[in-house]
Order: sequence, then C-alpha cells, then structure tokens
Amino acid sequence: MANYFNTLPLREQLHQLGQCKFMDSSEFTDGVEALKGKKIVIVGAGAQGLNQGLNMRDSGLDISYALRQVAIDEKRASFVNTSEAGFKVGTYEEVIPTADLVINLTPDKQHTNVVESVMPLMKQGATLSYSHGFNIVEEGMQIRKDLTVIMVAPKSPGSEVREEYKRGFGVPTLIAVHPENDPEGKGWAQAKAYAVATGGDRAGCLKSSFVAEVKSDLMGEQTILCGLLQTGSILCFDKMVEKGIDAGWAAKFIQYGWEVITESLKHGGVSGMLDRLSNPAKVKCFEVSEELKDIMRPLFQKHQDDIISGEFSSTMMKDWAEDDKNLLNWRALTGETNFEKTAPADVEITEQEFYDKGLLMVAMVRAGVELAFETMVEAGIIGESAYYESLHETPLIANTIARKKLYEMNRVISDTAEYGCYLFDHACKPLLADFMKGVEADICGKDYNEGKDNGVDNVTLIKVNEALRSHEIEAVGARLRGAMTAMKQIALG
Ligand SMILES: NC(=O)C1=CN([C@@H]2O[C@H](COP(=O)(O)OP(=O)(O)OC[C@H]3O[C@@H](n4cnc5c(N)ncnc54)[C@H](OP(=O)(O)O)[C@@H]3O)[C@@H](O)[C@H]2O)C=CC1
Ligand SMILES: CC[C@](O)(C(C)=O)C(=O)O
Ligand SMILES: [Mg+2]
Ligand SMILES: [Mg+2]
Repeated sequence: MANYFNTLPLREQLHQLGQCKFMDSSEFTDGVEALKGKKIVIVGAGAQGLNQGLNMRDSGLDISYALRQVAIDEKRASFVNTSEAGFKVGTYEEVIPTADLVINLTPDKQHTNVVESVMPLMKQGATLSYSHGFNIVEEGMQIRKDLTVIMVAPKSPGSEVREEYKRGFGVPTLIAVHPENDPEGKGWAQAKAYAVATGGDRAGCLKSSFVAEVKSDLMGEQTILCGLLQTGSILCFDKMVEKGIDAGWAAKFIQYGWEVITESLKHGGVSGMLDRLSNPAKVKCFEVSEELKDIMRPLFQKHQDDIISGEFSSTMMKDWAEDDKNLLNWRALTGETNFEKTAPADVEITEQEFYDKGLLMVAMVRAGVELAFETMVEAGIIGESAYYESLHETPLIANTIARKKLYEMNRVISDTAEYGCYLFDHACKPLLADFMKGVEADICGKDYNEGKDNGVDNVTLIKVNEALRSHEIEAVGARLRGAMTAMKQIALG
C-alpha cells in the first residue's frame, strides 16, 4: 500500500485539499431518513465508538456493535459499556454480514488489520465509514469496489460528542465520500444522515474530502489542540512554583484555567477572549502573544509540512512497528511531570481570576489558535475547516483537561493525536525555554493589574483591538457562530 495523497497528481492533491463547503441547514431536512431502518454496526466501542453509538440510537437508528472475541470473553470495558447500555453486541462473524453500514471506530493503528478482517464479511453494496481518514489517505487502503466509503469526522473528543448532544447541540463535523468508492452514488446522503444522527448538523457540517480532513485534523491535534495545551500546562505550572506560588493552587488554576478562558473564545472568538482582560492586560497579552507567534511559527510550519509530505505519518508508522516505543515513553514522561503529579488544592478561584492571573495562558491560546489557523490556510485548507480544527475545538479539549489533567486529555483523544501531541510538546518546550526565563509572576499566577493604574495609551489600544478584530479567523468565526444557534454555555468549575 502506498500513501494515497502522494500518488495523486498535484492538480488533484490541491483539489482534494481545498474541498470544503459549509452546508446550509436546509441540506439536512431529510434528517436521518437515508439510514432509517438500516442495520448499522460499529466496530470498536472506545472514545468515539460508544459515544457516537449512543447519539445515533437516541436519534432513532438501529445500532449494534462488533467486538473482538477476546473483548467479549474477557468482558472488557467495550463489552461491558455496550451491553449495559442495552446494545446488541456480537463478534464480527455474528453481526457484520447483515450490516448495511459498518462504522470503523477502532484506533487508526489497527485500521488495516480491522478492515482486512471486516471487509470479506461485508455484504455486497454495503457502506464502510471512518471518523478519520488516515487509513485511506496515509496508508492507501484499497476497499472492495462494490462498497461505498464515507467519512463522518467529529471535530471533537468522543466524550464531548456525547456531552454536546445531550445539551441539545453537537460538534462541528466534516463529512466526505472517498472518490474511489461511491459505486451507487449514495455516499453523500448516508454521510449527511449519519451527521444528523450524531448531532453534527446542529453545530455545522463541512462537505469535505478524506484528504482535507486528514491534513487538517493531524495539524490541529498536534499543535494548538493538544500539543500546546500540554506544553503550556507544564511550563506555566513550573513557572508558578518557581515564583513561590502554592503548587496545589497552581495545579488547580491550570487544570481548570484552559476550560474557563476558552469558553469566551468559543462564544466570542479571540477578541471575545481578550476582551475579558483589563485594557493594560489586553495590551500586554497582545504583545506576549505576538512574541509567542514569532517563536513558534517555524514549529507550526514544520508540523504542517511534515503532515503534507507524509513524513509525519511514516515516522509514526515506524513507531507502530516498534510497538509504540516513543508513544509509551512520552506517555510515561508526561505522567512524571510536576503538573500531573500535584493534586489540585481545594480552593475557590473565581471565573474572572482565571483571566486576571492567567495572562500568559490567554496569550498562549491566542498565539496557538491563530498560528494553527494561519498555517493550515497557507497549506490550502479552507478557513471554515481551519476554524473548527483550531478555535472551536480548543475548548472541547480543554474540557477534558479540567476533568483529570493531561492524563484525561491523552486518554480520550485518539492514539494518533496523543503521539502528535507529545511530538510537538517535546519540540516546543526547548523552543520556549529562553522566553520562559523572562516570564514573571505578573503574567503567570498573579494579577497583572495589581499595583498598576488602569491607564492605557489610546492609540496603542485602538491598534491592538484593530489587529485582533481584523484577523481572518474572526470573520470566519463570526459567520460560523452565526449558524450555531443552539450552542450552549457550559457550567464551569
Ligand atoms: N478519540 C477521539 O475522540 C477521536 C477519534 N477519532 C477517530 O476515531 C477512530 C477511533 O478512535 P478512538 O475512539 O480514539 O479509538 P479507541 O482507542 O478509543 O478505540 C478503542 C476500541 O477499539 C477496539 N480495538 C482496539 N484494537 C482493536 C483491534 N486490533 N481490533 C478490533 N478492535 C480493536 C477496542 O477494543 P477492545 O475493547 O477489545 O480493547 C475498543 O473497543 C480513529 O480513527 C480516530 O482517529 C476522530 C475524532 C476524535
Ligand atoms: C484533537 C484530537 C482528535 O483529532 C480529536 C479529538 O478531534 C483525535 O484524533 O482524538
Ligand atoms: Mg480531530
Ligand atoms: Mg484526530
């Protein structure tokens, strides 16, 4: 098998990378009709498998699960969770032959092996679905020509796919049909119905391609979504402790801080988040984030370049072949960081305090969101997709850190995202070392406004506001948020 993207002529690469159309709600008026009464079998019941299945069943679809014999025999979490939720569960041989739609929600590393086992059991003309296109795009998996191949990729951790659905909303979703596998022309109708069933249409759906999804998803998860939140957590915690701040307080501040500050990001964009700071703090935050953008830009660009060229995927696949040596080592190192090892103190921190004492964290979020967006767009990813993959998803990842710190984030995201997160983190920490030496507590743990007058130069403030508001991500965000009429505020803390 060869990297599918790299086999395409440049013209076709650019076409597939740029394939992305925001779908109006009127395109979903058929609801789940295209899948109503069809037998839908989900393979794997982890982060996405279980949560997508729960949403789809609540939306009126017929869902069952195919698990490995060993998972059933050993009564693994996948078997217990699906059985206790009342789903029909069986082995591949028991449930796949009658399925109209088989949804592969196993880890990317297992896709070749899973698809090779599942495909011979699938009936003629059935559909195979993915939630991430790695197997098709980076590994070049070939699928039987009578099968339709679709993708419904939630731009969110599986836990939040369920939480947002229960709130009456959903998560932005990219849908695609593999151009090599749409023999009956039914792919788009099924992908749309599936996205409605998970709640994706309420947040926004993009009609995209496997290629555009892979090249943007890998970029988001490695940089702003997971990599930078990990680096920022570790560096900010160590700085606060170095400056004499109580370690338990710092652990609590950082664990919950990302969630609190990115809630205003989700609802009001980057400007909305910085509007929560006092005027002098906003000016300072702008300057700090500009410096961070200059330092980190080459690293963001390297990640995007390696993703586009296939260098990233071949490196990760080498690690798969070596039994995840790097992944497991990095996972262990993350567990040993002082941030992870320090229990959060039982102290009250008000919502406003997270902004006033967390200026550096706000600056990191702004720098990371804008850099990820800019780098993706430069590489040919459409703005709407880059927005979902950077700005909208950051709070959804922050929700997982608020639950159980970096451990929880890395447990809930895919193994692919976890690998990329560590890869970025191990390159970013040394890159920020000199910058961090100059950081004082007034931007990391103490109130920036304390002991200062609240005055600010008019011209400077006007320029800062103008720069924030005129960034392309703000225009794209305002449009997309305009369609998110059911978005809910979440209860914080
Ligand atoms: N994690 C996330 O939130 C997101 C994931 N995705 C994509 O969704 C897909 C699923 O990812 P994710 O939910 O993280 O996966 P998980 O790691 O959570 O999947 C675990 C499930 O896969 C099963 N499994 C593991 N190995 C095998 C195997 N060799 N054969 C059969 N079943 C196996 C496990 O079975 P058992 O119980 O037997 O161990 C378990 O049920 C991936 O393509 C990922 O990129 C997309 C968006 C976000
Ligand atoms: C951010 C990581 C992700 O792409 C996701 C939750 O969207 C993943 O692969 O887990
Ligand atoms: Mg993703
Ligand atoms: Mg991913």
